[in-house]
Amino acid sequence: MTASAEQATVLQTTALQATALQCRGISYRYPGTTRAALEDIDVDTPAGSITALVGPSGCGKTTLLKLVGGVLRPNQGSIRIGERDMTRVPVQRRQIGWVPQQYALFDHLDVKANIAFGLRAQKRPSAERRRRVAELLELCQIQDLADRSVDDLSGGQRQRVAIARALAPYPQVLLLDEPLAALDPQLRGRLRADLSAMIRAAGVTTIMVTHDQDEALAMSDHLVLMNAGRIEQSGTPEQVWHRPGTSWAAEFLGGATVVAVEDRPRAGRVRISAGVEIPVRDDGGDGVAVRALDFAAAPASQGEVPDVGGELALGTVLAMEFGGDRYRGRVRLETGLELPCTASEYMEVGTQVSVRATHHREIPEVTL
Ligand SMILES: Nc1ncnc2c1ncn2[C@@H]1O[C@H](COP(=O)(O)OP(=O)(O)OP(=O)(O)O)[C@@H](O)[C@H]1O
Repeated sequence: MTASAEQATVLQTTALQATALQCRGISYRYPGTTRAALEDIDVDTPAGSITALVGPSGCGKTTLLKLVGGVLRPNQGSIRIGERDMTRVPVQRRQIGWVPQQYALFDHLDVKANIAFGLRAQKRPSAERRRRVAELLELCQIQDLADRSVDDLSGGQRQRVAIARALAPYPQVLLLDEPLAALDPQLRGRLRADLSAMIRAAGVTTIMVTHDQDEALAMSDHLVLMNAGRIEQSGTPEQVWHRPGTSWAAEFLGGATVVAVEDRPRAGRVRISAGVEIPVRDDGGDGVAVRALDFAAAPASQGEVPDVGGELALGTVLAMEFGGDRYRGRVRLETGLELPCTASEYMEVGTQVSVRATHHREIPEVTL
């Protein structure tokens, strides 16, 4: 049986009644500070979905997690889990599963006892505890670690135990604070899919904080982009990526470059510089959010003659680095406009290049 088929089988026996989470008009200021850490936050997470909170350091992600978890109380606004208003309900009565950044496992207990910890606190009978621990060992694919001391585990194994421990007491909401940050980059990539499979099999509404945009895009159903204590934009990862609502959102998520529109020669096309016309969504705005894959640069000496008003423009390489499948860089066009680009070969800074729009997608428009 495959891992996901096994997890689906476990789900049939452990399925929780997933509940939605709703934050309305949440504001919070830390005592003794003058600026609010969060202002007027609305978040809706459908039952059983994964929501990722992303944004620059200090934007309020952890504060929001703590408010949902009940560690802090909002100055304004409400938090509902399912039908219940939880705004004033203390942390121990919220039925929240919390996985902190470093997992905080109990080193003096073995894996089984770590997983059973919350069930003991709930005073569940021992037969039920044993059954639930067995379910979680299976769900998280750690049956062979059951009797091991948590001291002996690898980072990836510790992470699975932490998830199992958080899920064991039937939480209504699972909160993950940088769930993969403690692991090395290769392991993170592999565990990402496993982690979302575990969460989805458990059917629990989940909010995770992450600095890793790839992780947020890959794992979440709903992405909340935060900026300076407010929500800049939210939606599915595809919506936020393909249709950034603001210049800031475009630049933060995936590092788009926002450039001004010079002219609109016809519907679905804008000119951003002499010789550079690009396909756009026509959704309004005086700027466009371009990414490296929207432009291809090649050495000008390869015989492509710039055709001003057509498809090519001349420029100079400002930066170039290897990005795996392609080189990625920046060029300055003769008009002075700087654009990100890809290239199929390495070119030194200062190389004269011709730049072509790749036309592979409709580029989103934003307000400058
Ligand atoms: N205990 C505290 N007392 C006072 N101010 C705090 C406290 N904790 C956080 N802050 C402030 O609240 C704001 C939001 O902090 P928070 O930790 O929620 O941000 P974050 O987005 O999680 O950042 P990071 O990504 O760096 O963890 C910041 O301006 C921070 O300095």
